[in-house]
Amino acid sequence: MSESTLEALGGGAARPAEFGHDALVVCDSLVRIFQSGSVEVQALQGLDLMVDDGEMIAVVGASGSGKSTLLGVLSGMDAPTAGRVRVGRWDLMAVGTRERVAYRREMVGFVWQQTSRNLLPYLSARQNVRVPMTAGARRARAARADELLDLVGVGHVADRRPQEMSGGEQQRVAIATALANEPQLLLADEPTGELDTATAQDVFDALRTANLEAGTTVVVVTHDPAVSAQVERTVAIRDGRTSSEVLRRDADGDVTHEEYAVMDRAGRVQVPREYREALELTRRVRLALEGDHVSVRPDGGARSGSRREVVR
Ligand SMILES: Nc1ncnc2c1ncn2[C@@H]1O[C@H](COP(=O)(O)OP(=O)(O)OP(=O)(O)O)[C@@H](O)[C@H]1O
Repeated sequence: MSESTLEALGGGAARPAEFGHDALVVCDSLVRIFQSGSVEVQALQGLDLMVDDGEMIAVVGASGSGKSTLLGVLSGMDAPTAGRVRVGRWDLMAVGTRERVAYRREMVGFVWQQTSRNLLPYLSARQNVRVPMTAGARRARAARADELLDLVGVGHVADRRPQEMSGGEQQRVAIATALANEPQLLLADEPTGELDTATAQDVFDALRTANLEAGTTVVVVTHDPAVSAQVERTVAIRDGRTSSEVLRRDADGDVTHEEYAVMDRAGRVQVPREYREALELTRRVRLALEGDHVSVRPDGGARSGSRREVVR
């Protein structure tokens, strides 16, 4: 690496602020190991993630990549094995059982994929939304439940039980229920997984309404590639780590999607397999700082003239 380029860029002058100090959600080198019998499964392998207050992001990834494990940790239902996880003022590595219950009641709302898991079958929609409410007099709670049902577009099913609603209506009632205590963070694990495309869109719109009108930060895990087109940021998880992010930009009516590799705190970036194969990048590569980018070159050999830029 060229010393003069570093000097010209003023490298190393400023001390970086604490990782994610101004974010609502911070996962720092998060590890979750499951032990089943003699087999150890590393579901999260040093995952880094930051979500700003007011953001709505999608989390995508192949089956088994660790998406549900991440939501389990963020919901306070599961405890990580190592690393750091903070949501608002809550340090989820340090909270005791009682604080964890308070965190789940006050800070997060959760929507599951299985419609039947979200609602109590013997209660009406209005009663379901009221169940988790902790504040306010009886009448105020009923009024608030109706407001939330209206917000997500299902005011018309307030007196119906889940079996008298469509799958999409049940999921929207589930979102209203998850918002009952005005959580700052709403987590949804494949909330549209059991629905057809049109109904899925209604549910997605309800999540977006929660984000835009209630100001709730939303993290939604999905297999649906169309969702990426609807959120500003899609985070991809591979093998228990965040591997790439797609940012949606809307400039003068033109919507573009740009994919970025994610760099962890130690400066590690995963070079996509197709790049490694195209340039035969193997164990050792040459790095060089060149003005406004870093180049990665194969270690000598016939292809040393070729160059691939990975970080701008
Ligand atoms: N309670 C558990 N005990 C043992 N292994 C587990 C447990 N929960 C998850 N795993 C394993 O951890 C890995 C990540 O699972 P996880 O459910 O987080 O993936 P996922 O990305 O949500 O998958 P899917 O899209 O299929 O739901 C998998 O290998 C899974 O088998």
